[in-house]
Amino acid sequence: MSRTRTRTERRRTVVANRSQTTPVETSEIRALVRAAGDAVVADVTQSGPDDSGTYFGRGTVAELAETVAETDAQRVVVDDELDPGQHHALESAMPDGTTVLDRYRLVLELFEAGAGSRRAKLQVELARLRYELPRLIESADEGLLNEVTEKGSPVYDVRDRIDRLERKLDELPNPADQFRQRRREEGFDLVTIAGYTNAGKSTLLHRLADDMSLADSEPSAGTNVTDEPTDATGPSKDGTAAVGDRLFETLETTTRRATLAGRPVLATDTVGFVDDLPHDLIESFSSTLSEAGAADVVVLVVDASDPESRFRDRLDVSLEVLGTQGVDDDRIVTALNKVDRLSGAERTRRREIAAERLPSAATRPITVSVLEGTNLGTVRDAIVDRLPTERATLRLPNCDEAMALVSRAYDRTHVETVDYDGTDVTLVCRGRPAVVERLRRAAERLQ
Ligand SMILES: Nc1nc2c(ncn2[C@@H]2O[C@H](COP(=O)(O)OP(=O)(O)OP(=O)(O)O)[C@@H](O)[C@H]2O)c(=O)[nH]1
Ligand SMILES: [Mg+2]
Repeated sequence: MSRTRTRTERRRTVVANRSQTTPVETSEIRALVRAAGDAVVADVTQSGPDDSGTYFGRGTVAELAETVAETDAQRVVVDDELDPGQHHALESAMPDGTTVLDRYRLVLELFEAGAGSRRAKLQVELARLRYELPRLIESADEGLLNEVTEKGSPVYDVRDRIDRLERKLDELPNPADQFRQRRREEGFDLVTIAGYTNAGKSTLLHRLADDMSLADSEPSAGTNVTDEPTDATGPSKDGTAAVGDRLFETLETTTRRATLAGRPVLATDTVGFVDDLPHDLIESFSSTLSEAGAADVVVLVVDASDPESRFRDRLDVSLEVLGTQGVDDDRIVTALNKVDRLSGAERTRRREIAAERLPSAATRPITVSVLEGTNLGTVRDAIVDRLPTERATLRLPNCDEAMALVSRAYDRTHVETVDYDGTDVTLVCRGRPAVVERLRRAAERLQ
């Protein structure tokens, strides 16, 4: 897969971007191209009006073709979504053999390379076909369009494959879902870590998790509930080990066990959001959003070292996207990360910007440096505060069955006190309401 390509084999790629404002930003698209295993050999940018036929103006198209020839590049990646006509016109204007990709197609390629499990592979194929279908219809001539209902026509075949993939995915049990369902019944709270790509989500998960990963304890848990994608042969996916910033390090959701205030928690890392991509693409592949919707608490990680306007936009978009999944602000712990890169004044400024969006004291964002371990205790406390909690006092006869129940309480809740007074045991614990209720009923049965 592309991530394992060695330096010498790297594809040479020119990135191209157009925007109304100057300077034209290419840092993110460069990072995406590098994540796909390519070397960025040049960038060509255009500010100002577009040409709808070729996306760029004529001068830029000529410059792009020249740059490709000079740098001996194999690919051009355009930082936007191209329509089929634009794609064709641009590719035709490039030296022979040059491939033109848009941002959407590049991300699909990244997902294809990262899909480890059978489920993920099917999901990414579905995402690609959904992307291709309208393009196929648009580029089809009339004769072809008349045949869309006929077996054997390209449009019919793609539709048919989409139908079949949707059905297959519906039927395919999701091991991660089943695993989580079981764990929830056993008293685990579910915490999802969400946010833009490169915000520091995986690094945070690593810091919050207990030493043992689920993969170590549950070998049969399924491909999604592991520390690494099953076919990970590339560089370490461990965010803490990464030297520079990388995008889309995490291409499958990963779940680990953590203990917060004595409560067992399952923390799930998710695929990052990225700007200018329909969220359904990422969703169809990674179920990032449904993970967030199903969680008790969502930790939203935002890169506070981004320039002010990007920071503000990303915070807004993240909260909005979570809102569409029914995750209200009071279920979210907002962590403003990478403050080690900021001066005191800049930190204050970021806090002020965030407070405009999240004014209530209960949802106040926390400035953190996951790398340096700053304020992680506050993040843990904030998560625990938001977990559904019930407190119970259980009185048990001092017998063997009662001891088994005490040990179950220790496993599944936070035990505040246990008092033995000869014939009785009194236990005070806090935990998930359903779990506490089950303990209470078990205690009653022992009376
Ligand atoms: N300076 C600084 N860098 C950090 C901090 N936290 C994470 N990073 C770096 O940011 C980069 C991205 O971190 P990840 O944890 O991989 O980010 P992610 O959100 O999981 O990214 P994706 O998986 O791509 O969505 C890595 O190089 C981390 O070392 C921090 O507190 N300060
Ligand atoms: Mg990650």
